[in-house]
Amino acid sequence: MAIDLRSEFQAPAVDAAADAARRVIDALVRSGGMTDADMSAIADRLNAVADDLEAAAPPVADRLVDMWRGDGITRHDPVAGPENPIAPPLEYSAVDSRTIEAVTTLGLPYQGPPSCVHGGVSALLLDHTLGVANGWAGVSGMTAELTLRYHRTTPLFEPLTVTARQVSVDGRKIRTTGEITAGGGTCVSAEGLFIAKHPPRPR
Ligand SMILES: CCCCCCCCCCCCCC(=O)SCCNC(=O)CCNC(=O)[C@H](O)C(C)(C)COP(=O)(O)OP(=O)(O)OC[C@H]1O[C@@H](n2cnc3c(N)ncnc32)[C@H](O)[C@@H]1OP(=O)(O)O
Repeated sequence: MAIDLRSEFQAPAVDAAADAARRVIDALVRSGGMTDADMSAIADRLNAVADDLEAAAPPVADRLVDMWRGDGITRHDPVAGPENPIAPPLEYSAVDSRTIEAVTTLGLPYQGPPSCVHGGVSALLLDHTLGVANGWAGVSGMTAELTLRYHRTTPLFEPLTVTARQVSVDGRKIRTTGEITAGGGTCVSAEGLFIAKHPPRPR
């Protein structure tokens, strides 16, 4: 049975706001200059929303402490964080005690080559997913090396499966592999060396 790896903390209204921001980003990229919408008026409305948010937001130092509460997966990160509109977000489940996976479909904001996922976005998804696999397996660390092989282009608008597995732990050296597949074929594979080290959490 798949084990859901989402954060123990939940904030549905915050997640709904982040989802709305993702819609805005997607619609802006889709519109570009090919729209009849009044983009100056839209910029004013979006800036008004940002004004409201900034007026009510806590100091960054307080928010940093809040971001790092809990021991599990984070809610703010740029890959799986439900409250971060930059994140697709990936929703991980455990495959076994050292392996995790998530299925996601990426749209125009993540485009690199025509109709394909940007290679740097694939690297971001894999770096983070390898890191979460390490956390799930019980020994985690900082990325020291990340080697990627781009086997074929990674399609937009199709379900992608992002998988990672901790392979070995040798002293402080953690080796982890992963891949992005689409339609059963490997698009990108990754090999990571992580070093068991943890920067102090903000307090
Ligand atoms: C349930 C789920 C929970 C999920 C939890 C949340 C997960 C979140 C996931 C987030 C995921 C996001 C992930 C991110 O975004 S992590 C952010 C990106 N990474 C970094 O910023 C890392 C920056 N670098 C460093 O901090 C240090 O250089 C590190 C920590 C890597 C090592 O500096 P440190 O001073 O500590 O180590 P050492 O010098 O004593 O060396 C120790 C050993 O390691 C070997 N070595 C070192 N570097 C390299 C290298 N580059 N290649 C090959 N080997 C290397 C070295 O030779 C030595 O080996 P040996 O001589 O002993 O044989």
